[in-house]
Amino acid sequence: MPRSPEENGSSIPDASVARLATYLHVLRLFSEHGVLITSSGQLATAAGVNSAILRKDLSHVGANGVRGVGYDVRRLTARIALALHTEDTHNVALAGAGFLGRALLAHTGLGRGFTVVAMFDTDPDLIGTTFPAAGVELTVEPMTDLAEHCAAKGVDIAVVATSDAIAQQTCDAFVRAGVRQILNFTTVSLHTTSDVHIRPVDLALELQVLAFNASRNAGEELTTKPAADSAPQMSTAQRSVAV
Ligand SMILES: NC(=O)c1ccc[n+]([C@@H]2O[C@H](COP(=O)([O-])OP(=O)(O)OC[C@H]3O[C@@H](n4cnc5c(N)ncnc54)[C@H](O)[C@@H]3O)[C@@H](O)[C@H]2O)c1
Repeated sequence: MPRSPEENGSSIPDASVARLATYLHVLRLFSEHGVLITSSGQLATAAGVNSAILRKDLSHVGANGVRGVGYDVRRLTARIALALHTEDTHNVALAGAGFLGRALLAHTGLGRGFTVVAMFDTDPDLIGTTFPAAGVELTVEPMTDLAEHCAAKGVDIAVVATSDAIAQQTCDAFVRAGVRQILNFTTVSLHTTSDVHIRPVDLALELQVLAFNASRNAGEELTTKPAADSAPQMSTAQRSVAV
């Protein structure tokens, strides 16, 4: 039976998709702990977002809680899983078998429907080496065989964890091989055709956001703490000017 746009997930903004994946993770933890019903406030707090954003995100999957009661954890889990297509399995290819590539291989998709089925590198010392991946041994293949392996193994998502110098070239190889979803760990801004979806991941950027929050909070504490010489506290209006 054809799915509605809500069930299909085709109309959900990217930012909501990322948060919905977090709600799904939290809901599964709730279930494991025997929680049957949750309020939007509880779910929002556990997911680290505010309730208004959570309700807006859940509206994209057609989930409406019962006022004063909350959400049925099992039904909400099923609804989000359907919209995010988590019942589908995805075959992932990883380019770059260096430090990061190997760490990703060990952790990608654990129980979430993703399987790394191919790994590529150009280093002759790495090609032919095997690494454990979800209970199987995965052999590092040469980049020259990328298209062949991607086709044979039905790869639909690629991860670029090569050195920056060859990131674009690696991305192009995946696109030529028919892959349309690419997760980019390099610092290079990858360019490709509009039908290819690229998501950059940058830990340093995330740390910068946290560092900014830390300095801002420290600044707020300084401006809101009463001075030792018992000077009068600033009013909210004064404080907002001072910050
Ligand atoms: N996004 C982040 O937060 C984050 C964090 C750490 C590292 N990185 C980036 O991830 C990348 C990998 O980091 P690393 O520490 O694993 O480096 P690394 O040097 O250990 O590994 C890079 C690997 O890429 C391989 N390689 C080179 N050319 C290739 C090609 N044409 N095809 C396939 N593989 C090729 C190298 O042989 C090497 O094995 C770097 O670009 C680094 O800047 C990003």
